[in-house]
Amino acid sequence: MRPDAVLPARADVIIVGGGTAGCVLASRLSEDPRVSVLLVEAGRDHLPGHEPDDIMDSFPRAATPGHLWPGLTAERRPGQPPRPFEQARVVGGGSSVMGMLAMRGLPADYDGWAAAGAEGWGWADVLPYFRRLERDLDFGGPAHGREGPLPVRRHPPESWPPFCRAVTAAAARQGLPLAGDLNDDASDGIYPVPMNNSARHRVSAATAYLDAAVRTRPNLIIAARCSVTAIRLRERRAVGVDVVRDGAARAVEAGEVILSAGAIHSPALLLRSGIGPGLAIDRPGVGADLQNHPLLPLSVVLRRDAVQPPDVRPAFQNCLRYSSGHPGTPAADMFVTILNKTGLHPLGRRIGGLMLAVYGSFSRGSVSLDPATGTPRIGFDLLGDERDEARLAGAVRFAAALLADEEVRRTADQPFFPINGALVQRLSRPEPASRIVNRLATAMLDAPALLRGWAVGVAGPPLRTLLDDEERLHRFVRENAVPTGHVCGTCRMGSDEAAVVDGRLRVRGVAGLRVVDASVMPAIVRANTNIPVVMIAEKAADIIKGERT
Ligand SMILES: Cc1cc2nc3c(=O)[nH]c(=O)nc-3n(C[C@H](O)[C@H](O)[C@H](O)COP(=O)(O)OP(=O)(O)OC[C@H]3O[C@@H](n4cnc5c(N)ncnc54)[C@H](O)[C@@H]3O)c2cc1C
Repeated sequence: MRPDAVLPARADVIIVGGGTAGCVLASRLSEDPRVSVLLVEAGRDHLPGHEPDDIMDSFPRAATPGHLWPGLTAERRPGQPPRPFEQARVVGGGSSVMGMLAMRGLPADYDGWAAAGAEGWGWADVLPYFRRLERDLDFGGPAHGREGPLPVRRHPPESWPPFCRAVTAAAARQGLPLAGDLNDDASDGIYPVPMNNSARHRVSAATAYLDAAVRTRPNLIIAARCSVTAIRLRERRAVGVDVVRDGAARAVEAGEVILSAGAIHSPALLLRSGIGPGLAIDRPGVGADLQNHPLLPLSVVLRRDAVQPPDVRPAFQNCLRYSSGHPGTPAADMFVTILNKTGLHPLGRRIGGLMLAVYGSFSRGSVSLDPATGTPRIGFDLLGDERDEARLAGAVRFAAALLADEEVRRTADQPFFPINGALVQRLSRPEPASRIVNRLATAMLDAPALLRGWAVGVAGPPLRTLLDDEERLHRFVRENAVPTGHVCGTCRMGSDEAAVVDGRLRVRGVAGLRVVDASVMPAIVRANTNIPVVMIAEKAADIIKGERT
């Protein structure tokens, strides 16, 4: 199959967006040779075996302009200037650029979905699909799958590098023991990070679900570099899509249209097609309820003998889940990724860190359309819910206690917040000038304490400067929390009036139209969102196939 296949005049099913969900759906729905499937993706396609090195690397370095939506920005908090926001534009979508953490979330997340009106999406309903999608290389038993397209593997604790090991020991002293299977244990503790890759290579939804054999199916067309501009509606039925490729517009008819354009672009497409609050088809929930995990990266300078061995490429080895205990919040609501390296360059090997995040977050923002350009306008209102702000500020104190542990201090010191983004980016660029600055900065890490402290201070404020003043800490957290790529909730599933799709993922009030991607999540899960989206698409494929028989 050619990446830039010719667009047909009609398909039984048109899937808009070849990201995580789109790849899964295209693969599963085209298993039935009687059904013609057209997968339309705005970004590039890469044939199996011809994917670029940056996408395939097991150290995530693909979130670069060539694989992202150009010009996309988001307002983190009301009043802050919009800043660039990363969303994938390439076949595989987020799964081609993401960090590769492979988490399911907790049973209570999905039971919460069902209780909120997402009928058929409780834990017992979704577990079979989590099993179906994976090939867990470490754990078996009733919780796990052994035959699925996506490998899930972990680095065993014996192989963890020094900083990761020291934080593990410190956490144990604080009552957070070493545990095993993050995907089948809801307790607080330190876990090996489940990863969605092989030792050297990423496994995206594209490589796993659209392999060479699937691509030979005559009933599947993958049309890359094609942007869908609107859904064609006849009365209250979706009958096709308008597509633009290389500036030329085309209409393609469909028996059914499935939006899998992600939590930013799926609501934007509905709004552009006249489906949304106060529009021709009035659906108040379209673009509302945008959720995400607020995150605050904290860096440390690793001692020379604590760097990660050069032959261990991935950055993610272990992680920590704990319960904040803040009033009105669920258990296991906080997540900390422990990094023994932050880049492939010399400086990145000497800087480790703790990525502090609220995973049981409550704040909600929205996606609307910019009236001037028609492009998505994203407002997160990160930490808008005071419980999120309080818990992220609490995470800073929690991290300070871990980093003060004697054993941790023997591996790393000088904790600081790397908020000087321009500098951090400059130090990571591959050009010769940046490489020289990078080497100089690395040399500074072994300079006398005063000079070293100064060098670190250029990158961002030291942790200790925030601990004496609670108000200052909160202000800092408010101003510097960043959104992750875990956007969801903007075409929420449910049974109430504001819900956009029902439990079968059909857009309420429009025939022949579904949304299947991260936007249908009724509430964000306590996990990175890629594997939950694969689960959603696997289950959706079963629902759709069931309707055809
Ligand atoms: C930088 C980054 C790091 C992440 N790290 C992790 C991680 O480590 N672990 C994890 O579990 N999750 C991670 N995520 C989140 C995860 O990638 C997403 O939850 C998941 O990919 C969402 O899948 P989706 O199908 O909803 O949307 P996407 O995968 O974003 O797919 C949407 C697709 O639709 C296409 N599209 C959009 N509009 C149109 C249009 N009009 N016409 C045609 N095509 C269109 C896009 O180009 C894109 O390919 C990360 C995300 C990002 C951005």
